[in-house]
Amino acid sequence: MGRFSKMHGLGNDFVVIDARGAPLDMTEARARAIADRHAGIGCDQLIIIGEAADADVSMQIFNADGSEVEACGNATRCVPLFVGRDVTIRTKAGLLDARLIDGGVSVDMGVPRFDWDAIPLAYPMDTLTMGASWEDLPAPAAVNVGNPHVVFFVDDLDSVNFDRLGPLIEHDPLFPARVNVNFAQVAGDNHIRLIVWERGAGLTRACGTGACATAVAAIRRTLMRGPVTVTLPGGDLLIEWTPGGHIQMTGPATHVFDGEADWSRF
Ligand SMILES: N[C@@H](CCC[C@H](N)C(=O)O)C(=O)O
Repeated sequence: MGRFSKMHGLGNDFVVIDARGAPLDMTEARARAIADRHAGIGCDQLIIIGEAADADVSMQIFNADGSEVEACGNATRCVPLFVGRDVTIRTKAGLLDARLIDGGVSVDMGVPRFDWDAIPLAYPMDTLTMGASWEDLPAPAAVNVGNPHVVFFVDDLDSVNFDRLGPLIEHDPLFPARVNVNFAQVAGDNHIRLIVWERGAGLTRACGTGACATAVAAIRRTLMRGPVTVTLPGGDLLIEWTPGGHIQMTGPATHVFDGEADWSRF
């Protein structure tokens, strides 16, 4: 039997497994089975905490469709809560620093990348105002914050058909690694409303890396100066960034319950 914790960041939920001292061989099929909300435990992302040579812990991230990915902002905020102290975390996207603060967790999410091949895109293109469109959505920005994001700034978020446009854009051949799709509306000074269609997970209650990518895109487009409050369906995140610098993400993390499961059944 293996132990796990159910956790979430603003309703973006995780099964978190402690594999320190007992490495777990995770396959795409097994991750998908654990994440299944009907036949498994159910989550948006499966998180495996392991040992690291150059950090306090390592973090592996699997989307609900079983794909292993580089970054997850909301899960990163859960790690210090899971471990019980401030931690450095080795991820596929780099080394992250997560600190417990009053009422939540603050994470240095590293430096965003904007080169077309770092997103990655299939061919060269300006990533601040992309020369690409899908139906009546305005030209998006593309940002890599460890994982790939495309950001649309729309006038009326409530009129967007997320269920149709999200998967269409996620799987567009312009994005060879697929993409997380952010639909954003400027809601006031340094305030954005955001809905995210996540690569490999679909619509979620919140996406931490999506909030980072969207705030960075808004600042690059001089729509605001920041710090930026990003309001997602699950609640608010505070994103701080100045051009050339690291992104700081601050928000809540929640432990729901601990459980046990027989991983060989999945
Ligand atoms: N929920 C996450 C992002 C998880 C990974 C993403 N779906 C991807 O495929 O890159 C977050 O809070 O950042």
